[in-house]
Amino acid sequence: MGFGAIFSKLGSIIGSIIFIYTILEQWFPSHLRKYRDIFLSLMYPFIQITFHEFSGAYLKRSDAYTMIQIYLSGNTSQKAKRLKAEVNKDSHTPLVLSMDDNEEITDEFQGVKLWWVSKHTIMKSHSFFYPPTDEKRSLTLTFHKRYRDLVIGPYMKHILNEGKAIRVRNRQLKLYTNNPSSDWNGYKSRKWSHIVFEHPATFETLAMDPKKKKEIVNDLEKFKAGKEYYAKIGKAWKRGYLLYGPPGTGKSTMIAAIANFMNYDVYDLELTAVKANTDLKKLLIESSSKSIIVIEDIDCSLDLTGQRNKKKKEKGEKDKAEDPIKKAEKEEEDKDSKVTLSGLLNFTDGIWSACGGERIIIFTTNFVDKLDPALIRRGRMDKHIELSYCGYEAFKVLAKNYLDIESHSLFHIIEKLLGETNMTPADVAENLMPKSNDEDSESCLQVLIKSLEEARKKAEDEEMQLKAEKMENL
Ligand SMILES: Nc1ncnc2c1ncn2[C@@H]1O[C@H](COP(=O)(O)OP(=O)(O)OP(=O)(O)O)[C@@H](O)[C@H]1O
Ligand SMILES: [Mg+2]
Repeated sequence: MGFGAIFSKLGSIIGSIIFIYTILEQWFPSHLRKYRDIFLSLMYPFIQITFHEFSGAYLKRSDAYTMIQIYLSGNTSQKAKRLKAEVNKDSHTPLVLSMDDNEEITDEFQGVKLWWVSKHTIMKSHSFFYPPTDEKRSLTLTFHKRYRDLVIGPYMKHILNEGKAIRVRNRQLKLYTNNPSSDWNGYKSRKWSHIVFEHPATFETLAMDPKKKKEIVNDLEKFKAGKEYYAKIGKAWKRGYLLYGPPGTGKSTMIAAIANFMNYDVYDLELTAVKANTDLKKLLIESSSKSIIVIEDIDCSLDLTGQRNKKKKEKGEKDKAEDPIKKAEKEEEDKDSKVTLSGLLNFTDGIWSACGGERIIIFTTNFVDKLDPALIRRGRMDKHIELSYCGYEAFKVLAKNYLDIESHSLFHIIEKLLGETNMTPADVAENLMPKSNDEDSESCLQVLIKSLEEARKKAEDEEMQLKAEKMENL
C-alpha cells in the first residue's frame, strides 16, 4: 500500500474518532477541548483535496480534473507501476498511458512530496432517467498541511499550465458537423459529431495575391493575440469573415488554411439540419472556444433573402390549403425549418455568441448580392474577402506547389492569357497537375496554355453571339 493510500486510510480512522469524540464532547469539560485539536493535528497532519471527474448541475466534465489527468499522464509513465493504455485517435501519440484506477503516484514540486491517488467507484442508480450503474472517478491529492499555501497556489497553477501545454502539444484538430435536431433526444445523445481534421491546406499553398494574403494573415494574428484588446474595448472576442466568389476559387480551401494556421477546430454548421432558432443557441453553447464556425453557401442554406421567395411560397401555400395531403406536407415543412434570419443574426451577434470566446465565424457564398445586408454588415461579418479568378501571382503559387518551379520561359505567355480570360484557381490547378510520369513541367504549362486559349476563344464566341442577338432585337 502506498503512502497516499495509508494517509487516506488514516484520515478515515481519524474521522471516525472525531465523530465519536463529538458525541462524547458534551460530557467533556470545555477546558479540555483545545487539547483535542492539538492531539488530532499531531495524529494526522495531512490535507486531502479531491477532484471529481464530473461536476456542476449539467454533469459537465470538470476542466480541473481533465487538466490534472493530462498532467499526471505526462508524469505517470515514469512513476506509476500500474498503467492504463488507450488508443487515442485525437492525439499525435497514438498510445496514451495514464495511471490505472486506484493507483497512486508520488509527485515532487519545489522539493515537496505530494501523493496522487486515482479512485474509481461504480454506483448503482435508482433513477429512471439515468443508466442503472454510474461510474465515478476522482483524483485525490494528499500533502502535509505545512505546504498548504504552496500547493493551493503555485503547485496548482503549475499543474494547470503544464496540462494545457501538453494538451496543445498533443492536440489534433477536429472537424465537427451538427447532428439533426430531431436526433438530440435521449441519454448521451450528442449535438455535434466529429472526425480528425486532416486538411493539408496552408496559407503557403493558397493561391492568391500575396498582398491580400498577408493582410488576412496579419488580421488573424492580431485576433489571436487580442484577448486583452477585446476586453479593453468591451467587445466579445470573436471575428466574422465573409468569403465570397465563384465556385472553385478557394473559399473552402481558405477555411482549412485558417484552421491550420490558428490551430482551431472547425464546426461545419449545416443549417438545414437545425429545426429552430433555440437549437442554434444550443449548438453554440456546445461548441468549444478556439474554434471556427462555418456556414457554407449561406445563400442556399436558408430562405434568407426575404420578399421574393416569400411571395412564391404564399402562392404555393394557397394550393396546399385545398389539398389535405399537401396541407400535411406544408405542416411538415414548417416543422422542419424554423431557423430565421433573426435567429441567425442572434447566433452571430447576440448575447450568447460571446460564450466561450476566441471564435471565428465564417460564411461562404457564391452570390454576395443575394444576402440580406443585415447579415453581412461589419460587426457581424467584420472582414469581407473576395476570392476571384486566377491572377498571375496566384498562378505562380500554384506552379510552385504543383510543378515545383518558380520561373519558366512560358510564364509570360500565361501571364498575358490570364489577363485576357477568367479561369478559376481550381481549373488552373487541374491543368497544371501532371497526369502521368512522362509529363514534365513544360508539358503541363503547355496544357494550361492550350486550355486558357480555348477558354478565351469560348468567351469571345459567346460575346459575339450576345452582340448578334442584341442587334437582332433592335
Ligand atoms: N486559391 C486556391 N489556392 C489553391 N488551391 C485552390 C484555390 N482555389 C481552388 N483551389 C483548388 O481547387 C479545389 C476547389 O477549391 P475550393 O473547394 O476551395 O473552392 P470553393 O471556392 O470552396 O468552391 P465552391 O464555391 O464550389 O464551394 C481545391 O481542392 C483546391 O485544390
Ligand atoms: Mg466550397
